[in-house]
Amino acid sequence: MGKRAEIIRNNWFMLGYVFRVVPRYAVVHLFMQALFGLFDVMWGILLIKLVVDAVTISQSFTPVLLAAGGYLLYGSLIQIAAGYVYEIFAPIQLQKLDKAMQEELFVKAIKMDYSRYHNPEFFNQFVWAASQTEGKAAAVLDHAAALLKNIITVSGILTALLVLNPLGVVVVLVGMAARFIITVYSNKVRFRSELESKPLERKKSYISRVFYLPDYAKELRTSRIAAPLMDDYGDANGAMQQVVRKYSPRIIVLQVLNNYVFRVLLMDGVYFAYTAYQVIVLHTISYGTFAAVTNGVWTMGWSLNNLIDSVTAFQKNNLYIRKLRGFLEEEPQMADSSHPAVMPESPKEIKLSNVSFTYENSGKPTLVDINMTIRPKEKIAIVGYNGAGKSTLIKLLLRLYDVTEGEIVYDSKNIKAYRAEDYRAQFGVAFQDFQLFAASLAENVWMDQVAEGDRELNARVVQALHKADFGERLSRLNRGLQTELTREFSDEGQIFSGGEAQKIAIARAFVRPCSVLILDEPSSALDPISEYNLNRAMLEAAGDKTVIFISHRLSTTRLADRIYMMEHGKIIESGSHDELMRLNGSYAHLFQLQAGRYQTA
Ligand SMILES: Nc1ncnc2c1ncn2[C@@H]1O[C@H](COP(=O)(O)OP(=O)(O)OP(=O)(O)O)[C@@H](O)[C@H]1O
Repeated sequence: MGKRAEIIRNNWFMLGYVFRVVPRYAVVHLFMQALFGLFDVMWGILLIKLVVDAVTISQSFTPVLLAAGGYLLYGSLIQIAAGYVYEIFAPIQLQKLDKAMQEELFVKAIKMDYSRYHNPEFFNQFVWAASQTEGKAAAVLDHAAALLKNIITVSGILTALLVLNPLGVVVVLVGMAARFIITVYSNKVRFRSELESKPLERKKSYISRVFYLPDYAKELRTSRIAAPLMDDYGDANGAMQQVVRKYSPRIIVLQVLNNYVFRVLLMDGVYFAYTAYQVIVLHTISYGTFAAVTNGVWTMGWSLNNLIDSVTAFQKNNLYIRKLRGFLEEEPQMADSSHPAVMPESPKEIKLSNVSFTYENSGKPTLVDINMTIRPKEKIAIVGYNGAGKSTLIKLLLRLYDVTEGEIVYDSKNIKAYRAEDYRAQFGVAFQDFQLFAASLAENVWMDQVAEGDRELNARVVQALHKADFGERLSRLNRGLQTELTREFSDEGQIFSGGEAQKIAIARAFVRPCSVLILDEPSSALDPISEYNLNRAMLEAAGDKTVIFISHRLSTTRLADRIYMMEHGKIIESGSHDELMRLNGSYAHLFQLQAGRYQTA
């Protein structure tokens, strides 16, 4: 598809979206701008001619009075209407538009394959565009409205000039064509300059973020990392100055040609002198026509600028809309089967047969030939060194990724046979890298809306928090379950310690009825004794659920029915704690190392 066709198609797509969501606003906005365009033509040319001719030729006051009255009436009505449309009607409609678009994108984002978020190209291209949509659809309508207004003004003035002073039209058309070509070329130059500055801007923006975001504040204060970062900032800044030096001379020349040579000199100067000559020496046009056409050409000067601006704006919109559509048109690879299997209600066997997995963009498999059978209600521990593949295994179990080879079977069916949503609902999960959200404590545990008056649900949340050893802390919170988390929206938002936050995340795993509990290093922020107590409490609380937990602290793994020891993406040992100790392999070695540390501590 040609570039121009793509620009039109993409802007049309966005305009269509606006018309679907806020049709009344779209029509009213276009109509208002058309009225403004007409206003410029009628009063910028016709009124002037009428008045000046009335004064200099007919010497009649009536046309002047009529023109002034008409001007006042049209002007006042259009301003009152604009006040209502743009101050009252538009803000509400624009909110509606934003909400519709964001909701569509939120739903799409959740359905998007999890793996896509770890593909940097996809993330930069599409996810970023989708997260920046605010106001973008409205902007396309604004540009369309501006285009309509300026087309009306320019074509109206051209028609008037053609009738009043056809020779002058030649001058104007030459000027317009030249200015149009120059603008298109200078846009290209600007685009190249932007393209070269973009990576530098990204680098600068990253470094600024590092200095202001709380996530980096500790390291910045306790290390000398600021020095190389500031150096990098300086380098990026220097490189941006080079870009400016490289492109500015060309841009200045083009601007002089555009604004001075073709606009001031040709369209304003030469044309002005020529029409003055027509009126004073040749007497071929009236004073009224002189005033009207010179003013018309002047009005056309800035209308043309606006017209070119709106064409440029459509080009810019296109870059953005292309990415947005890329995001919207992305189909999840993990599509649900059209005849999904029915999910069993009680815990069932999970079996991994010859499972291997390689991350996209990674040449090496992270998991190799994993075989595992987890019987209902078993308590399973997965242990191993950093990077062994434990969390990846959990992600496969949750079907955040699909296996590259082999299969995972739940209740004798490949997990792909179930609807992903139903399948994942079987699991209560506490992630290693959990997030707390800017919502109430209750909502952070239930992970959905919780009405303050819903006593049953609130009681369940309290029970889950108790199971996660958060009960005592809860009793010290003034607003209890209604406590707002994070300072994102409220200065009174509660900040919890790492361990406390982790307990809230653990409570999530307990709060819903589910068959399998997955706890990925659920207590890494806790001291070893609290961790042991918490794990014991958790295993007891888990009751008749299957439990799979990852832990680096081997004291807790004694409680498991079976332990899998992983290394470099493979299971190297499996069995109960006693069996593995008797085996005297890697697990036993690791266990003794840790036990020794606690004894000497
Ligand atoms: N999204 C990803 N893309 C590419 N490689 C990844 C991705 N996530 C993890 N890896 C790689 O996979 C390997 C296993 O990571 P994983 O997080 O599963 O290990 P782990 O055993 O849970 O480690 P830890 O104990 O440190 O949490 C690591 O080498 C890691 O770099």
